[in-house]
Amino acid sequence: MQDTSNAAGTARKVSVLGAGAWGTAVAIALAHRHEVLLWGRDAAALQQMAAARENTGYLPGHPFPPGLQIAADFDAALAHVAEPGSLLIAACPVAGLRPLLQQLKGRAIPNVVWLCKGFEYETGLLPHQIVRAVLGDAVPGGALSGPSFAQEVAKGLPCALTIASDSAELRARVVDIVHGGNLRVYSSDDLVGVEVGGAVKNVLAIATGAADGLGLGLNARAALITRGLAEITRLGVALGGQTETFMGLTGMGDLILTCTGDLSRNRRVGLGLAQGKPLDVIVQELGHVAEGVPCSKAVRELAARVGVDMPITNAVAGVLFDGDQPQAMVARLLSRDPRDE
Ligand SMILES: NC(=O)C1=CN([C@@H]2O[C@H](COP(=O)(O)OP(=O)(O)OC[C@H]3O[C@@H](n4cnc5c(N)ncnc54)[C@H](O)[C@@H]3O)[C@@H](O)[C@H]2O)C=CC1
Ligand SMILES: O=C(CO)COP(=O)(O)O
Repeated sequence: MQDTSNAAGTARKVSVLGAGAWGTAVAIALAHRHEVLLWGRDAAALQQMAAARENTGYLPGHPFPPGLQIAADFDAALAHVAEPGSLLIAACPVAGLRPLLQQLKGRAIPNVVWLCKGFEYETGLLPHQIVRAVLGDAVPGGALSGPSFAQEVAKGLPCALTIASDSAELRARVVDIVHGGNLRVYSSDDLVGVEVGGAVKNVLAIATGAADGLGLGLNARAALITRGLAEITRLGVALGGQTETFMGLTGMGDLILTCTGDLSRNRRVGLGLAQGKPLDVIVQELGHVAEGVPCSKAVRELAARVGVDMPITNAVAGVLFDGDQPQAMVARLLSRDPRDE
């Protein structure tokens, strides 16, 4: 039976903006302890969810607990979190973050915690930089990240996350509300490190899925994950992240999960590439976002600008965007000059 206590033991009001797999799973998990409203951009899908008490489109098989209600509209979702002590969660993909924040601009919101993992495709910005660009510094914000497949969280299985924020008050608020039951929440002030880990692991999961799909073996998988972590760390440190963050939940933890777990959409993109499927077919069959796809290109460009060597990311972007064959990606990586580890 699920433990329904939380850190403070007090039921709070939470609104989740974004009704894909992850927003729905987080809403379900929190609704065992809090009053949760879930809003999404697709009105017809919301109506269907309210009737079925389940998100059959993005997270089938996980009925809503009584504490989870569907927001009648966007204003209702914001009004729900008007009182102090509430929490507003943005659960859209990176591509939807800027438009969602623009809808929030000028509105009375207590805070904003985002769940997306990636760099913005057009600008190469991290989510916290997008938040600052749109909302400024007035609204306390943070990234909630870590190894967390939606289906497992919706089932109530144990999961550990990290809230990264410059604001100690916001970190404490998120721990107060989210930590409890089978969810553990750790805190960090390293927004850059946490966001870079969450973004680049998706690219590495595509590479690992492709290697596994090509039958390259477990040795190759371990090498990709380990050298991938080195790649993530190099970029993250160059952008101002702290080395130890990449050894934690949002770095190594999420990298291992996503590279090895078949629930990962990014890993499944790699498996599809190895089968010779075109990217558009893979994405259509997936029916969900695979953030590593746009992120590979954004990271390739950013890494080139800041002078960081990212061979695995470059190889993935080459396959996804330049028509390189996955086998050629492997050959190119293996033919690199030997170097010190
Ligand atoms: N599914 C998971 O297990 C986890 C996902 N995440 C991250 O959470 C974010 C959302 O992922 P999911 O909910 O799983 O994706 P999903 O593909 O299941 O759902 C995406 C949702 O966002 C909406 N959407 C799609 N493109 C959009 C756009 N351009 N603008 C606004 N809305 C858009 C869709 O209508 C849908 O409601 C991603 O950044 C993902 O990396 C993080 C941790 C776990
Ligand atoms: O971020 C995730 C798990 O932590 C989900 O990964 P995928 O988007 O690859 O499914």
